Amino acid sequence: MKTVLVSAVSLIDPDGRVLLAQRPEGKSMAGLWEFPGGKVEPGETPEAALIRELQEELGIDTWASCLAPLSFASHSYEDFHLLMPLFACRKWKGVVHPQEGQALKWVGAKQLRDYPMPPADIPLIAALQMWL
Ligand SMILES: Nc1nc2c([nH]c(=O)n2[C@@H]2O[C@H](COP(=O)(O)OP(=O)(O)OP(=O)(O)O)[C@@H](O)[C@H]2O)c(=O)[nH]1
Ligand SMILES: [Mg+2]
Repeated sequence: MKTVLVSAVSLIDPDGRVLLAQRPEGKSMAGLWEFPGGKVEPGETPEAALIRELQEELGIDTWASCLAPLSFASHSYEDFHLLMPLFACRKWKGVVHPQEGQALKWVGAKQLRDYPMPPADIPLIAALQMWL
């Protein structure tokens, strides 16, 4: 089975809330809440992929030096194996604004379990709650 590398980030605001994005209709796992990010392209570092995805999806700029390793997900879906580093980021430039019509929500640590997430993300919640 193919291992797919996806880079994801937990953006953390000054109140310690985390940004979740809802997967749009028509995509796989539509309606579930996920961390912003996406597939790492050939020749790209996970950090560079995230900087690109944050511009594309949220219209903000950040820097590799502001991305701290938090945890990772390793999960077999039906048709691929997902390997997904999760970074934490508290510093960016610009205002978060959905660029692709996706719903966004700033969520407090205790509320994270109220948002249905992809199965790969479930083990990340405890790690993130400890981190916040
Ligand atoms: N960005 C992101 N992707 C995740 C998370 N959890 C998780 O299983 N994934 C999966 O990782 C894969 C890559 O994400 P992506 O954001 O680049 O994929 P995509 O929207 O282009 O979807 P696509 O596979 O339909 O083209 C997707 O299959 C997505 O469901 C998460 O928390 N954030
Ligand atoms: Mg994406």
